[in-house]
Amino acid sequence: MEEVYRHACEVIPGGVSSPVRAFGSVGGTPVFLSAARGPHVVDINGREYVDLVCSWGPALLGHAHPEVVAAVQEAATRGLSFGAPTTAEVELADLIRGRIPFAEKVRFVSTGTEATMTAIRVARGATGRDVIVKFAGCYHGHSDALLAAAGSGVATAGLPGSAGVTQAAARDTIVVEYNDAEALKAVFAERGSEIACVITEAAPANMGVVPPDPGFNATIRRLTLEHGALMILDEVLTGFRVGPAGWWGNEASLGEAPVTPDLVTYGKVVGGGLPLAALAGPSELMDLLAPVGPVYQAGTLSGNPLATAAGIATLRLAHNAVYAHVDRASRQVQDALAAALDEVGLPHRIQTAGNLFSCFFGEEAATHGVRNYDQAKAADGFRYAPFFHAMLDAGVALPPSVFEAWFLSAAHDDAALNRIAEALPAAARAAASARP
Ligand SMILES: Cc1ncc(COP(=O)(O)O)c(C=O)c1O
Ligand SMILES: NCC(=O)CCC(=O)O
Repeated sequence: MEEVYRHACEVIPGGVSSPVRAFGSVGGTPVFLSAARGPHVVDINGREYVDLVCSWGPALLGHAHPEVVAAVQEAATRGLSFGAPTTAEVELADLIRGRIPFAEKVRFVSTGTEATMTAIRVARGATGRDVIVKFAGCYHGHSDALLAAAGSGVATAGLPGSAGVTQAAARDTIVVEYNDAEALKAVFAERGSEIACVITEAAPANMGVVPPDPGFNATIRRLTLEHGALMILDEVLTGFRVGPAGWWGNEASLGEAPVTPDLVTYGKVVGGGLPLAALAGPSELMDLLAPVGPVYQAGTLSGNPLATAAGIATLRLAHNAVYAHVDRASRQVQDALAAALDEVGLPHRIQTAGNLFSCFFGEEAATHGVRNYDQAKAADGFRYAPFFHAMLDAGVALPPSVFEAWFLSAAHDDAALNRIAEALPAAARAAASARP
């Protein structure tokens, strides 16, 4: 593995196509994979791991679900890319609309980054305003406007933002502490007439999992409406993963009225493992997009036929029973994790957003929980590296960062869950004996 990695680093910066794949915060050599099936990934030496990354979300059904693979193979026999509209795009848009009633129109792009970037352009086009508001620790992809105080790999690397973002772009982005309704009110009181939109992760999972306080999304909705700004709900991670209608749908089942945003973004699960993402919303806003309206967005591979085939097959297979299984599997792993950490007396807090969860170590997190990015960074993150490597040694692949969520799938069966449970006690001991 070291040799392959060394060569990779000679020809690819850091040896990786995305920084979150590097083992920057956990140390060691990234594992190069050659295959993935069901709950497992297989490395280039043929070693199999139970996978809790699930391609960072898409693999809701497990890796390489036979029916999804068959749909992609069938589509491939008819051509890889047309650069022309297809009925499959219409079918996928209808499937999304069937789950998300306010998604009257859907525009397909290739990445979550493009979906949020375009949603912001629509918000600016709709309001004629420049300023956007995002929350510290939320990650919305890597477009310039959204890299300030971003979660995910930016958080893992401990960066405030990214070099190469112009001062003008940074100036137009206001960052507010997550779950801080008063701070958001203050920003609107001061600059409300300049604000085009507030973008928020429906339930943040890129600073570890930090769910919204009850009513926080509703506060965003109320303030944006009062000030003529748009609310963009980023469900790239949560959409079609935490429930059939994403976090938006789950809030209803949590006993809260779902907060309906102006625009919503999807990615990951909606493309079933191929590059596909979407933005959606009421026709009035979506028709601002070219060719109907003045807001430009395009893409050689937007709505690619292989990706739409994977998305259609995935959404058709993602029945309630799939979500019930993933929820159950997630709870089982959380319980085993808590038991292993309790056994070694390590204070911790497991936080959830539906079936997504992550674990914060330390007394402060255990006692008070983690409600924002500052608190996430203040937790005992140094315990994660030895924990991660103990799990990897035992054949369980976790995300290589304490700031990422753990992902289960419908393919995580008892055998896979047992392997995770068996690996946890040694990992908990490693975490307990870690020193900062
Ligand atoms: C909430 C959220 N939004 C946007 C993105 C960006 O998506 P992509 O990596 O497909 O560009 C991600 C993850 O990467 C995400 O978790
Ligand atoms: N939760 C963060 C991601 O999913 C990002 C994946 C990537 O950029 O490779």
